[in-house]
Amino acid sequence: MLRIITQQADVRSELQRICDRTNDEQVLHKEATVREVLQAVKRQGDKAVLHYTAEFDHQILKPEELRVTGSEIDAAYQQVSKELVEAIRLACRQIEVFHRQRVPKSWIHFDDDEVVLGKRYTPVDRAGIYVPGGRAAYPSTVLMNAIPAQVAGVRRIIMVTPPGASKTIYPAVLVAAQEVGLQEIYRVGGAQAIAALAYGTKTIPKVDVITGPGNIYVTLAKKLVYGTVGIDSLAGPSEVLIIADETANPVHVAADMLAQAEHDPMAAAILLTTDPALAKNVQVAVERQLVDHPRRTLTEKALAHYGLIVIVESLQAAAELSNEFAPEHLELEVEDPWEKVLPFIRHAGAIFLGHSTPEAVGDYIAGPNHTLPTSGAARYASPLGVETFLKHSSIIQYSQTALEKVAGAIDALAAAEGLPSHADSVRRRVQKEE
Ligand SMILES: NC(=O)c1ccc[n+]([C@@H]2O[C@H](COP(=O)([O-])OP(=O)(O)OC[C@H]3O[C@@H](n4cnc5c(N)ncnc54)[C@H](O)[C@@H]3O)[C@@H](O)[C@H]2O)c1
Ligand SMILES: N[C@H](CO)Cc1c[nH]c[nH+]1
Ligand SMILES: [Zn+2]
Repeated sequence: MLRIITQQADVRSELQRICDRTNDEQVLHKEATVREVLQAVKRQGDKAVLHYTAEFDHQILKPEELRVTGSEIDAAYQQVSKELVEAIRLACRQIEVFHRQRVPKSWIHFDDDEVVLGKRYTPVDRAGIYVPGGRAAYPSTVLMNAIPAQVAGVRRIIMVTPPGASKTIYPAVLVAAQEVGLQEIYRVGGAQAIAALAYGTKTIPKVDVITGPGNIYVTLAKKLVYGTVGIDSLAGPSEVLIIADETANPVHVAADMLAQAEHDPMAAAILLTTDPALAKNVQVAVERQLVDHPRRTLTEKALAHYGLIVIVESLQAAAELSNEFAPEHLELEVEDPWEKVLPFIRHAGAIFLGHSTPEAVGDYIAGPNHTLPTSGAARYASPLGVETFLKHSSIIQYSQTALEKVAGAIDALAAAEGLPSHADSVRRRVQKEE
């Protein structure tokens, strides 16, 4: 049963425990496994990829089976409904429209002093996108990762996703990939997929940036390869934090908590409410909705470990606790969320306002990205976006006159740093020849 506690001293430590669940001691042995996988793939390439695919995904593949073929993609269309294809197309349009808004643009500034300064944005050459597939199919994640990469202008996008029974990939995932025009898809998941993208193998190309969500193994692997490649953020096991007052519908709040808990046994679902009656009613509604739930065992496990209802003194207190947690998804199920809560929120991956904005609308259709920082990473990280696939170079040009004006300052700074050649490189340009 989902626990209810009242706001008191240990609420903070309990929320901290849930927030830190991907860093706790039990996770350390998983990190050891992930390090081993990364090292093995780095040294042995495809051989290690196939070995760990057999061990963790229970699929025996030959190297030539790693790449998904065009005929498999064609066959996938026969296995999905027309409604799903239409839904994927609608999602594509909405995601593209959102991600085309305010794409970072290069700029150049010409100063009076004949100084030219600017920023020049360029996309990475190759992006690797991870589409999870262990416990659910994620066609929506294909779109959420591929579309911003395409808008950024990435030339080569390599998708990886784990093989399921009989080596197959979920048809919906393949259809989504085809709808956005992805050409290179490999059936590999978990840490071995991240390693292959980070280091490259004979079959799977090395990329410059790896994006996409995943379970604890995927997330730890992304954390460990950061530096060898870029990553989006630590988009690990899902979480939702709901701030609700007496105007919230307990059945809806319960459904939204289950919608995140059903992702993963490490998913988190938290309700902070000012209304004790709502707390009790949500607890009861969760129990009821779990009765016939097809993913009951997994969802109950998540709620037992990382589910919590807290009765808080005020909405402002709820906002403070939420800021400390920095949730992936924050729902404001309150009257007038724009006035009463939003101004106090500082850290959250995505914020859903009002009673008719369930988090699932953001997962699939609204347009903003659903690949979001988890486990407190929203304190410093942002949702996946076009900028994830872009980097910028600074542009600097000085005229002779402009260089002469700053030569003295450079001289002083270089002397302070004990770097004479720095000073010299300027002095030689500005000194008048005798
Ligand atoms: N934060 C976000 O933006 C976001 C978005 C969507 C989904 N998610 C999360 O993505 C995750 C998807 O997880 P999933 O499990 O369904 O798929 P997944 O593809 O992330 O993980 C499956 C892979 O994990 C590896 N694995 C499983 N057990 C292992 C073990 N014991 N040792 C080593 N490797 C092992 C396997 O190789 C397998 O291919 C969920 O946690 C979900 O909450 C997060
Ligand atoms: N809620 C997930 C992010 O934590 C995204 C998702 C995809 N499909 C369903 N949900
Ligand atoms: Zn979801």
